[in-house]
Amino acid sequence: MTKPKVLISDKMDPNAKRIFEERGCDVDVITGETPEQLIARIGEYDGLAIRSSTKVTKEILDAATNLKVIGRAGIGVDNVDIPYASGKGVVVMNTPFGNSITTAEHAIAMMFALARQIPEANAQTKEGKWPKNAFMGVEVTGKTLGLIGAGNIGSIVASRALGLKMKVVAYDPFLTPERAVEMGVEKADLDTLLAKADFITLHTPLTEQTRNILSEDNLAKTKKGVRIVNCARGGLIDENALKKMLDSGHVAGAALDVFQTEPAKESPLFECDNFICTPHLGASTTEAQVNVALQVAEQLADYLVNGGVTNALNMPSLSAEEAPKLKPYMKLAEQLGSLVGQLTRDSVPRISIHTEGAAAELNMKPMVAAVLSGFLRVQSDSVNMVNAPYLAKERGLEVREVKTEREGNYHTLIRVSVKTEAGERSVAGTLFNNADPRLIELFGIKVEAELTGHMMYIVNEDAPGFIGRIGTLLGENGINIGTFNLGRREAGGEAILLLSVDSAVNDEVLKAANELPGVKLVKALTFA
Ligand SMILES: NC(=O)C1=CN([C@@H]2O[C@H](COP(=O)(O)OP(=O)(O)OC[C@H]3O[C@@H](n4cnc5c(N)ncnc54)[C@H](O)[C@@H]3O)[C@@H](O)[C@H]2O)C=CC1
Ligand SMILES: O=C(O)C(=O)COP(=O)(O)O
Repeated sequence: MTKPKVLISDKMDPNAKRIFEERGCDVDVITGETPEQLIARIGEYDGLAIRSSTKVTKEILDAATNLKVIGRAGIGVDNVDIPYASGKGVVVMNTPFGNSITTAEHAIAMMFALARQIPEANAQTKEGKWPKNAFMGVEVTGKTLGLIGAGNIGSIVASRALGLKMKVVAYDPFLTPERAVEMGVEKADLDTLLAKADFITLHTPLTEQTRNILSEDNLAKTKKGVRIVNCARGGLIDENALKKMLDSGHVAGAALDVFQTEPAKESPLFECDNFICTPHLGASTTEAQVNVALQVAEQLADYLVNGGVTNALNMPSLSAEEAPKLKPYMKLAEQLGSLVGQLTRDSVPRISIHTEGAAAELNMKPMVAAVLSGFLRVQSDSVNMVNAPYLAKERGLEVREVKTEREGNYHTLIRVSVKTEAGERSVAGTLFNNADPRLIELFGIKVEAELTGHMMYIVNEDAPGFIGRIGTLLGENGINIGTFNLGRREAGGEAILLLSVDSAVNDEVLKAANELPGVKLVKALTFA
């Protein structure tokens, strides 16, 4: 097997390269390239490991013809076009906890730096001015911290602030009252927070809802003398409005680690005395960088080598332990989806996936994704397990999942049913020896078959002589039969024949088979 190739395109702790190599990947570390250089290079890689500098745009994804997975050594993924990556079938992963303590500590450091004007005092002292009377700070004890975003980082900031004897008011629409009590914070709406806070820190991702959350209007609602810290994302604050508020003195100080445009080599804010900044250093500690480098390399290598999925933002999780167990099930699920897809001509408004027995005890999401991928692949070659659920949604296909933990006739079973104009039709399969996928039922008829390579599906009247005739026809056309699988509703009724053949069956042979006496339908099928 050729080794998966990974590109590390942003500065990353060397542990990432080491782990990739130990896990059987070839790795290149090439940082600081222009988008054009990356576009020229990306086609040869299966995996891409990034931080925040690489912008994974549509153009880069279009050029990434082999790419299977992008791993963000960090949290924010606003530099990756995730919907487009999903459409292309590329998994996007991040490392959601590796740098959260470090970033929370940076926010607290920024808060103290603002409260005591440490950067400016430091600069003037070093200039030999000894400016003892020029700086008067404020205590944080007893002050109110307004937390916008109370997720991983926000809750660490809250716990540190409570330790500093501050009061914490949090605005986060997804924060439950129970969690607020557990965190020891007061849950509030944004206007209340803005009116109460002496310090405000931001800890939300950048989304359409959070963009400009500190807009000119909202900044005007803050308490006079407020100090603002942003270690989350640049687009959360209107920088021009902030500059006006700093100049007027309404905002007593602001500390930004992140900017609307990065790298921020110039900004009107740089002129303000009561403004301090760092160049997106929130995650830059040795500890955090080792954490995220190890995690991203382990996650990407797991996916590329074993199919394990951890911390993916566009695909259900699948642990490296689960992956080998689920692998034959996913193959079966994909084959059943593909069989139904190939045999259904009508439009399908609903597909149901039913697991029974041992299959029902497993993580169902990957099996559902595999069924959808097999089903939709008939419509487009570029469908895979990552983009299939999105495509299904886009096409208005309702997906139902049902589990029955008790065993039926088989110890394990997956059934895929589709709703069509002609009614509900279903196929079912099992695993032999927990490893080999087998079809066991096709549209109500019992038939045992391996779904593999090129196949022919024939519906005919159950009458003597038919098997001989089809065998002769294929033989005369040089088509070798691999396996022969028969099933029928009742003696003399409708019968089905599933043949595996060693080469593709052309239209001429299909037509001739269709014209044989008693034949109702002939279709060529292909399985991966
Ligand atoms: N400066 C730096 O170097 C770093 C910056 N970050 C940034 O910090 C952000 C937060 O990270 P985590 O706390 O780990 O993420 P998280 O996902 O654990 O928390 C985000 C919180 O924001 C809340 N939220 C979402 N929409 C909101 C809205 N409209 N209004 C208020 N709250 C809203 C969510 O409910 C969630 O609780 C990341 O998305 C990233 O952009 C993260 C690491 C380092
Ligand atoms: O993890 C995040 O969201 C960060 O913003 C850290 O960014 P970085 O990896 O330091 O470029």
